[in-house]
Amino acid sequence: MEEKRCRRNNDYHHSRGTEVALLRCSALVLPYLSLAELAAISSTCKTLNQISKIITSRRTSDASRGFENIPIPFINPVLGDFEPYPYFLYTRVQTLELNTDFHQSWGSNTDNGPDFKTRRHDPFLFRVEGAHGCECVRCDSGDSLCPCLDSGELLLTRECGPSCRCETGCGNRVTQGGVSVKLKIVKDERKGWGLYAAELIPKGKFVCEYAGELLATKEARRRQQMYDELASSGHISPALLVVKEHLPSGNACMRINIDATRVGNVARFINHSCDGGNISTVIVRSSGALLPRICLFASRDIQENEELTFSYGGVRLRPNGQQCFCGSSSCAGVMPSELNHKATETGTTNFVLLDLLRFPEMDDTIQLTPKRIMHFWIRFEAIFEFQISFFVLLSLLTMN
Ligand SMILES: C[S@@+](CC[C@H](N)C(=O)[O-])C[C@H]1O[C@@H](n2cnc3c(N)ncnc32)[C@H](O)[C@@H]1O
Repeated sequence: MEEKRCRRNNDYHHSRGTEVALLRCSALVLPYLSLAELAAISSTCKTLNQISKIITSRRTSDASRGFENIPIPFINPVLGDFEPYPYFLYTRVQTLELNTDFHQSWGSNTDNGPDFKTRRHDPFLFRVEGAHGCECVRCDSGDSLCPCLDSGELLLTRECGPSCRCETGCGNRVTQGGVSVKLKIVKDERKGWGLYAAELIPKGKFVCEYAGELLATKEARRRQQMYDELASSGHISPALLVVKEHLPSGNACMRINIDATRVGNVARFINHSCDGGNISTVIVRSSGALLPRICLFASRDIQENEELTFSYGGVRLRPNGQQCFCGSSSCAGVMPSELNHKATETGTTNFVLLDLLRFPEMDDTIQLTPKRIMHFWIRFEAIFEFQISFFVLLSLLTMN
């Protein structure tokens, strides 16, 4: 009798010990799983099911997994649709192409924990050695003559950067601190997930950067083609943003490809609106930073619970392209699309194309010295395919 009780006790302690060990291991491993993997593992036993539920609840409460200062929840009001959240890797800033083996913890109890401080929050991927910035201590005071202060031009702005004396709190670095307003990600039956205001956002307020993997044009085109194929079978919601800058002649001169499909921030959820939406896309350059960043500002007052949208581009070369559900009075019925580089192929809406900016101050006839060309070409070549002109290099030179 005594022996039996002892064995039962031993069995109990053994299984309890195994459960505790399983709990400890799974709490470390499960946050690295994708939504599908988590769903699969949660059906194997009660303990894993419970841990998966906790992880899912943490994930739905903050899409940014603690990267942003303000949590951004997922809300799915679509009846009969139980997708709690879409899976992607989070980056608050531009990043180079990430290896497909890269995994990121999401939903652990340390999302905001000790490693939070070591995460890359620096908005500047590359710095220009020896560049001169401002010497101001407070660049944003009314009478400041800070050379980095914005000229006020639409769609182009300048901020202080890594070569300036001022630091993070400077008033001329509004776009460098991540998401600055309360947001939520809400599912719509027809458009999928969308980004919504969770508070009133006044006109002109910075919302967030368009962060994701910075791609060379060749890779961007490869992915565009792949996304087109996957999207036609409804398997993917791509978020590849392409921004082209122009000279006054109308020639495209620089192209920035940011793919937020697999790795991105909340801007990847912004849907298209044919009326231009309520978000302006602005190219921000900073003193001492090599690359410009794409930042999103409120183009008018945005009410709480209103969806944030912008236009994916004006070109519609596929009359029977993907149907648009923006609901605006100027809705064209189909989403924007453009021709791929191979004239026979057509891109779909997966290719957000913003033909954004002109350089009004640039003269197409300005000459660069060979030394300057080399100076920039060496640094840029690996990242961008420059599309025509050396003149833009000069503009970057003078702006930084
Ligand atoms: C950058 S993602 C936006 C977020 C996306 N809705 C999601 O669920 O992840 C772009 C995709 O959203 C969808 N979309 C965006 N705007 C839309 C609109 N006005 N009408 C229909 N679908 C839209 C399209 O499937 C498009 O390829």
